[in-house]
Amino acid sequence: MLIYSSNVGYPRIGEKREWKKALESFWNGQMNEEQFTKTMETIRLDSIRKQVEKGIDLIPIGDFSLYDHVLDTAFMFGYIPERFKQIVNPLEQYFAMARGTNGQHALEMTKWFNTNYHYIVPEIGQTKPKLVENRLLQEYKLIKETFHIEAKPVLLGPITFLLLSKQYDRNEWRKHLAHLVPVYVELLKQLGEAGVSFVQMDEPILVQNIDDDIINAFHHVYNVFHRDIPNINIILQTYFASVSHYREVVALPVAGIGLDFVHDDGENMEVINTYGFPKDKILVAGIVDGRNVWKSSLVQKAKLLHHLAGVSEQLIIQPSCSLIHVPVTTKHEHTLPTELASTLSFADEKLDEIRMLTEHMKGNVTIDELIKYDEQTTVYFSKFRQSKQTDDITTVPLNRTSYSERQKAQRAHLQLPLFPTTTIGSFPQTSDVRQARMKWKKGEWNDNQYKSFIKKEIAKWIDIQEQLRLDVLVHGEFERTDMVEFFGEKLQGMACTTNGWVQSYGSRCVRPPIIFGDIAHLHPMTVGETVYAQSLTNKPVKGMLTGPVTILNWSFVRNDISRKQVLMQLALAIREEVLLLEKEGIRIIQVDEPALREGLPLKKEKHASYWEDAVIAFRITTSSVKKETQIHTHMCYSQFEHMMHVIDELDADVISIESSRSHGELVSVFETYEYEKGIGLGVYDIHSPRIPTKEELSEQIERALRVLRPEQFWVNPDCGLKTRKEEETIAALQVMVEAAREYRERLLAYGGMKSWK
Ligand SMILES: Nc1nc2c(c(=O)[nH]1)N[C@@H](CNc1ccc(C(=O)N[C@@H](CCC(=O)N[C@@H](CCC(=O)N[C@@H](CCC(=O)O)C(=O)O)C(=O)O)C(=O)O)cc1)CN2
Ligand code: MET
Ligand SMILES: [Zn+2]
Repeated sequence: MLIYSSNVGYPRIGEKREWKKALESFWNGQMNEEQFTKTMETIRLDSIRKQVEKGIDLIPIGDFSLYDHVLDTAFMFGYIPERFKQIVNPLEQYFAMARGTNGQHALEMTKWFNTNYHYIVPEIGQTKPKLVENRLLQEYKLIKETFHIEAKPVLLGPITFLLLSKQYDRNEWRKHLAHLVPVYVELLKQLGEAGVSFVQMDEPILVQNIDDDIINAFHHVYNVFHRDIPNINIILQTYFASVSHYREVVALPVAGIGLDFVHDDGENMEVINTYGFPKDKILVAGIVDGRNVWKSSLVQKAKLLHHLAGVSEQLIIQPSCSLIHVPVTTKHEHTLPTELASTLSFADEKLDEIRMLTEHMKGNVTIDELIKYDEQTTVYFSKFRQSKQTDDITTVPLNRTSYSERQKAQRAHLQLPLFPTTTIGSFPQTSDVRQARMKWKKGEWNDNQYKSFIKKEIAKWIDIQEQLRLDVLVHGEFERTDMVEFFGEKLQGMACTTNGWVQSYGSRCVRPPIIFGDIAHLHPMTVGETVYAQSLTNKPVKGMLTGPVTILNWSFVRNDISRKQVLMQLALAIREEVLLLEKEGIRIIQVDEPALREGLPLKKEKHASYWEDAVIAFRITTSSVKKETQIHTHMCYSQFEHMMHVIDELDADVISIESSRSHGELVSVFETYEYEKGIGLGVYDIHSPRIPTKEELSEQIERALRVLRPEQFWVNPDCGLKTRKEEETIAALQVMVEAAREYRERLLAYGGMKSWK
């Protein structure tokens, strides 16, 4: 029996975010290219060394990236959009594509399947791909020289790559594929000649609902690979859900099939039990959860592996997906309660679990040792995992009075002008703000010092907003590190790490909180800052909360009760905060749900029940307020075509959505969907430092007004402004308010709005 341990991908960011710091220093000009390249190589080699020391047999290479692995793939095959062609320095060109420059807009960025990781969307255009540089080959050789090991190159497969790309006619995708396949062959041939034995080809598109055309393409492409590069063992890797078209996929002429046995809802095992697994192939079993942070039950995992060992003679044991979705190591966590800390397993600890399970399967680790490992964890789990299900959601209202009633009441109550202007919530998190927080966390500042600093920031920005003549103001979220982490710190049943960083996009990272026990609202979380801000102005200040679905999707969640149960607990807790804000006189409350779409299951059959739970959770959170109280919600990065009914069912009075980068598409959504409630279509992109011109903004407004009624339309940026600089923010908002006011006046002069008053 063949048994190997393996890894799918390792975090790039370094134990203490050395990677992020190097990138930002390089971009700021504090580090030159040579220093930068050297630092990055050290980080890369350190992570390989760690995996070597942990005794992993198949260590991935090519998973490391200076920004994103999809961008790397595009870059390696020469998919360089025309606008970047005149940049001669490759590194500069690479970062220009990722981040844009003064003159050239960046490539689009979007969510990687159902994760909070964002990839760069390649632009195919008319490019004929070529192998610009075989980075994998260089890396393979370097690793072989340095560590005397045979590493496993990882490549994004051609079919997933093309289907995730844009700017080509989907009807012609097979033509583009035909161009790409020989380039992959060339790359793989070079690897084969250098002695590479295993290559991991990631084709996660195989877990989505795919049509026959795509399945046929898989047959074609992998047959070509088999014919032209017979000496390389290709592992066809899937993750995040069960593989669709199981029988066709396992029949492909590859050496191994990588399946996710954690996030598959048991479906991969089911099809294996029904249809068997081909005798001549390696079963590459993803069994340790690559997307959550709990220690595995090794006994259960071993049981699963023994079962699989009866199905296939050749077994590779690995995490369920790349470990970029979990933090690097638990070893720098010193502030978590011991009981909790003892149940956690981040990337490094997961590799230890993989090694132990592999040794067990080889007969070198006894079941008793696994039992011992599990028993320790169980003891700790028992300290915080009793679920008391005290709250009954059936008594909570899910419906408000009709929208037209609410609309009338809110108009009287709020007295807002036509095209009200507002922002999404956060204002710049300057290094002053972050440093103040650091001083407070380190104990250099006491609570009062920090609180009065935050108050000063709030007052400053209320003043700025008044001067800008915005209509609905916000307090600015200066007290928050992150919109989810902030609530994680305050709710019962959640804990925050000090160093549990995970890459979100580029150099930006988040520390997802850990939901370990029953959630409860302990004390007011946002009332102080919001009420203070409201005390400084007569204009309405919008309360700002993160919604239950987003807290769930952007946290690591306990797995002893269902996600739905956790979701409802969160909904009840945030509902309490909504009611507190209302009681304190806050007239508008925004409940952000930017992760609503991203949490959608990858299989269509599962959409309806996800949407149902999400809508109920949002309604639990927001339906208990008076009709005068205006509920807002916000979403970003979404494709709304197939979810307008959901947005409608949330029943928020006003929704703000990102749209400046995809305006045409959104407008067409509203051409076919009759939406009656308030809506703010983001009029400028907040990811760029560029100040928009009034003409651009007017154009955005005008386009939106072709499909929306003036009295439902709000004017706001695409998303929060926390990553922008102060000057940029003020300048951009000034243009935005002017554009809105101009439109307002024009419309009123035209006399079209009499009925509205
Ligand atoms: N959870 C989540 N997911 C999300 C989003 C989101 O807002 N939250 N938005 C989208 C992604 N957008 C994002 C936008 C910005 C950042 C971001 O700015 N992250 C910061 C970290 C934010 C943070 O928590 N900062 C800490 C500071 C931690 C720190 O770096 N401290 C420094 C010192 C402070 C300094 O001088 O900067 C240190 O320890 O060395 C704080 O505010 O307190 C970063 O990577 O830099 C992340 C995601 C989608 N997914
Ligand atoms: C990722 S959505 C962000 C919403 C939040 N209120 C902010 O402005 O930052
Ligand atoms: Zn947003």
